Amino acid sequence: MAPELTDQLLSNELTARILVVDDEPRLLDSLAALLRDSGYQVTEAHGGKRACELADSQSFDLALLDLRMPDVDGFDVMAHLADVQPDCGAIVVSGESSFSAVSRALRRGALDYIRKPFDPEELLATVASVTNKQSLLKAHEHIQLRLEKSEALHRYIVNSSPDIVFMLDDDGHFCFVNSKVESLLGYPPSELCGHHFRHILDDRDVTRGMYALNGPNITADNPRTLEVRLKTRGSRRATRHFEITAFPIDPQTWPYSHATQGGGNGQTARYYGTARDVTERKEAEAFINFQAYHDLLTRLPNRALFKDRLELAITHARRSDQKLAVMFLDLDRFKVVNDTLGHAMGDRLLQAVTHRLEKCLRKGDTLSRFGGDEFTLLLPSIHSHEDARQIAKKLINALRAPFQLGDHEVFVGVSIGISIYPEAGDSMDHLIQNADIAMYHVKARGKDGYRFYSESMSIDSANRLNLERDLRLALERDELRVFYQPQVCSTTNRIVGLEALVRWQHPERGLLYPRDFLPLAEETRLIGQLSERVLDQACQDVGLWIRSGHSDLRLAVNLSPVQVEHPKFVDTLMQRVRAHRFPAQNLEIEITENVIMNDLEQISQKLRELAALGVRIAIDDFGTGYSSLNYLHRLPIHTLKVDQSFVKAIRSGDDGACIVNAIVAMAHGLKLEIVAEGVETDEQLEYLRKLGCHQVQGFYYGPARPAEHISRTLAFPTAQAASI
Ligand SMILES: Nc1nc2c(ncn2[C@@H]2O[C@@H]3COP(=O)(O)O[C@H]4[C@@H](O)[C@H](n5cnc6c(=O)[nH]c(N)nc65)O[C@@H]4COP(=O)(O)O[C@H]3[C@H]2O)c(=O)[nH]1
Repeated sequence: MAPELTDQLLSNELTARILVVDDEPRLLDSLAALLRDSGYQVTEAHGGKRACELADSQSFDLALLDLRMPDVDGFDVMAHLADVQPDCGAIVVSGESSFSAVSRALRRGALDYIRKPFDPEELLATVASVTNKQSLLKAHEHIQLRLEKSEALHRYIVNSSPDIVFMLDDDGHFCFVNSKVESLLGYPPSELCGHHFRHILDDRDVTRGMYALNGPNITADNPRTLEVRLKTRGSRRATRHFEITAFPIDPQTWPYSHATQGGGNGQTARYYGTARDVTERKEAEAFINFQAYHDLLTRLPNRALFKDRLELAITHARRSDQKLAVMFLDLDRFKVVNDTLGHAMGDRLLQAVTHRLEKCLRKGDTLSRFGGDEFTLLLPSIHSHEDARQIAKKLINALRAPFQLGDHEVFVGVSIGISIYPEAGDSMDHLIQNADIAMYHVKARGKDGYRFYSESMSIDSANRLNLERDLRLALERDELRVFYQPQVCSTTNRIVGLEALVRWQHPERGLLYPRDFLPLAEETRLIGQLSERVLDQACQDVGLWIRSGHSDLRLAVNLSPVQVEHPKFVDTLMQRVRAHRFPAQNLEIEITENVIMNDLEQISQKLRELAALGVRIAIDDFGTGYSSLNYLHRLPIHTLKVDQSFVKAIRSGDDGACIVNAIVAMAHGLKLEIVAEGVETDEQLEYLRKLGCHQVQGFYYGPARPAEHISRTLAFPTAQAASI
């Protein structure tokens, strides 16, 4: 027995409070004296009634009772004590020795029976034995209570832990699991005990989970920590993320591992641990991660993720000697929608555009929102330019149908610049930058189309700044020149028109061509001033020739989309024409189909105004852009200019030649004039002549030349091949 328990028992024995009850005063006194002398605390009750009164007001450990008493007898006192002090034991000290009296007393709860006259030693021995037994019982009850409390406390702590607490046997079967498992995953602990922990592991994490437990080096100092998904049961039917920490159970420090309580399956527990629900943290992490690499409006990868994927794709393409394409997409007319219908509509439009673009792509392609209305597209491992061309056409077509935004039907287009690895650059930045440059060239040529990057498009940023400064200076110092390329009637060899083409006489770099500076002029909006200069000069030069006898001579001028889209375009153009007293009917403006389609409504109104004033309208590069036969008969168009590429195809005899046939036939049908551009050979000229295309322009008759040269040529009635 534990030493503290013995001490407690001893003190209990010595200080036991005893109630002595007898109706005979002499006997009462001697009994009380005997017990007091032995160290007990004694209270005397003369008769049963007094004993009951004392029992109501004081506590006793033991009562020594006479049975036969006149008023209230010993049995009644015992009954009363059982009511008011159930822990108080009773020993009967009585002259009554019949079997029935003794057995009745014992049945009523008496712990022992001493017959009068008693032997003092025997009495003291009986009292000592009973009080000792009582103390033992009390101590036992006390310990039992403490154990129950302690067990309840630990159970409470384990069950109210925010984490799942578990024990597993050697094979991974649950020996114990706290009730948290039910609130978090929906399994009652009793159902899990005996089952393998794999039972609640998400299928995707089974291998990892199994290895973690069976893997080496799991010790108390080096617990196993891993994150896994656990299956939930019941209404939630989902997986949740848990961080599990498992320790081995050391039999030295916890020898009861074979007897796990509270749902244990009787197996020896070998591991214990906790599983913490980290789903919210995981979801927050996933969201932050998503946000860091995606655009929240369209849910597309953002610039950072795009660059990351492109970097990887370049490495892969380099290793496997393959091509890849980067496209830079910029929406046309998005700004108009955003400014007129508001940002909410603008956002909806971007989402709808994303949806349509995504439908054109394959699984490995990456479409990203680069910012604003700009998107980038990565096509890894393409075989040829043709693959990229097909996709670009598909994307352009996908956006062609109108978008329904509430009550509004809006049209947007897309300008696409394409750079192909490795030709257009072998680094991520170069490929993106060059696709951007190519896209800009599409914009400058009237938007809504695609172009592949070529080296001639590129001007590095230092050069760009210099060039921009030089271009401003060029305007101040009057370095721009207007050259004229004749448009000749192939049957009479007469010059019927002159196309004004700008040149820049750069003080250091010599004569520059439009491709070297026009995109920059468009970008910096210097194009407005530049065009004014060209128009002024051309009206002056050609006006002079008209007045000097070439009254039918036509002046063809190119207009940039920036000019045409300007609200005051018609007024500005006509002011300059009038300022030079240039006859409006001798002026032909050249615009591309894409410029018209950008804003069919507005542009056709402007063209109608100009046509009403006598100005002629030509469609430049016909057949290369957004050909919609529908607009041709609705607009005041006078001339179609067949693009050089189709004329070139005459020589090679490929499909382009058929296109020339079709365009010429169509122009005749619509009663439009037709000018073929880029005629260089006899063969082309002959072919066109036979087709009935009589107006031609090209190196066959000569390139664009300065005004002085044209003046001399005009002095001759007819132009000679290559002599202009
Ligand atoms: N290979 C070949 N090329 C030929 C032949 N015949 C003419 N060309 C070239 O083809 C281009 C025809 O002009 P465009 O298609 O309107 O294309 C023009 C036009 O869109 C634009 N441009 C030129 N001047 C102006 C201007 O003053 N204002 C605006 N907005 N654009 C202009 O720049 C473009 C390029 O002009 P240029 O370099 O002068 O190039 C000119 C001309 O020099 C030929 O037989 N073979």
